[in-house]
Amino acid sequence: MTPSPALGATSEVGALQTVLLHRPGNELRRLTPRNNDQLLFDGVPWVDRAQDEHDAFAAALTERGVEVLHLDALLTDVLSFPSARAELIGAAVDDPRLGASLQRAATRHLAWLAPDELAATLIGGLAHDELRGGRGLAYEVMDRSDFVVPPLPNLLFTRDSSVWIGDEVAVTSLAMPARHRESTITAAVYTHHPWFAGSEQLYGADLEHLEGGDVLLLAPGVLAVGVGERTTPGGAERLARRLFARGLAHTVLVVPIAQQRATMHLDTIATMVDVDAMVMYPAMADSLRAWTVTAPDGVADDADPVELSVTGPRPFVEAAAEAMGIDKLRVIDTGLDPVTAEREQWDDGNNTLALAPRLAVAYERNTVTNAALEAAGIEVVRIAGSELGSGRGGPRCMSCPVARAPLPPR
Ligand SMILES: NC(=O)NCCC[C@H](N)C(=O)O
Repeated sequence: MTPSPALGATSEVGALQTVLLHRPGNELRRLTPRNNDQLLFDGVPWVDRAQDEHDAFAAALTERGVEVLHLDALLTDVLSFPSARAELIGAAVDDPRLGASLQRAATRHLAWLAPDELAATLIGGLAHDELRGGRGLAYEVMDRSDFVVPPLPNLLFTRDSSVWIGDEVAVTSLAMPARHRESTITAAVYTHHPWFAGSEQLYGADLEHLEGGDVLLLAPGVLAVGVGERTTPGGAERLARRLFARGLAHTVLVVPIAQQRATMHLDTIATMVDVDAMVMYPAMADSLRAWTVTAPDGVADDADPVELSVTGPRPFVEAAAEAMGIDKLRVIDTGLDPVTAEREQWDDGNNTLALAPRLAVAYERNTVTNAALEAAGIEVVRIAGSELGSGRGGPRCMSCPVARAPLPPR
């Protein structure tokens, strides 16, 4: 691993320098038709093919000069530190289903594992028949298909469990029970890994729900935060207060989105592809509204009783353009035919990862959206996602930018 560059990001489209990915592993092999809904997958992926697709995604990034960090490798590194081991083993067994005896047995089992085995188990889970040693009531009564430590198949979507804003990282608070433990892993990596030494944490897993897929860095100092199935208004407010207090933003647009699976995060509806352009689901482009939240002078921290200035709601594209200081936010539609648009939105056509202004990674299957992007002057790096997409996430969901170059002044 090379020495860390200046960490952080102030936009969605500044040249991507370093990104955090997670190559899917055995955690995907745990998915069955009985547990896939609870584990937030829409099917049972072919794991080898998903890994090939992910390798091609990572290669597309490295070929273009992006440094790829792998979350499981960073986790393995920190699991050689006793404090990180204790935190993560504690989080893995902190589950009211288990009871004291099984918690003790699981702790003992995990404590014996070498760092790489422990990392694999924390991510891949511990099945009923894999537990060594002691038992207890809960173990005996548990269904044989239940997990002592559930797997984390959604760790693939590194976007959601942390987000860099300016030079600080927000470890998020994930709403769905199947994903709660993911941010204990990102928190441990950012806290203990020497690569991130000195970086400040802006948010925490114990706070109001906030997921990285809902956070868009529209321009330096300007964020949009979707609130819906995952991020709560309280999470958006807490984040805004912290950003204002630390001088990391001057405006936060709070954007309500429908509380349904197809639109679980704001980045399933719209992502930035240029300094002034977004690809957006047309069925929502006109209805998306935003509350504009700004900082009165003197917000000191999130406990500060100072009222934030809140105006709106008004059309998102207008509010965004004003906050970004541009005449117009260009909107590229995911297809004018409503059925195609709905299909391509579902298949993460809007969920692009910008590598630089006018250069974005997208799933190849969304042919109409990709053609619209190219017609609008965006170069599209196409990747396969037939298996990866069964978790309902695209290139943006599968990546957490850790370092992006600042945009040149306009
Ligand atoms: N930002 C994103 O939209 N991430 C995709 C998350 C998919 C995952 N299966 C979930 O339901 O949370």
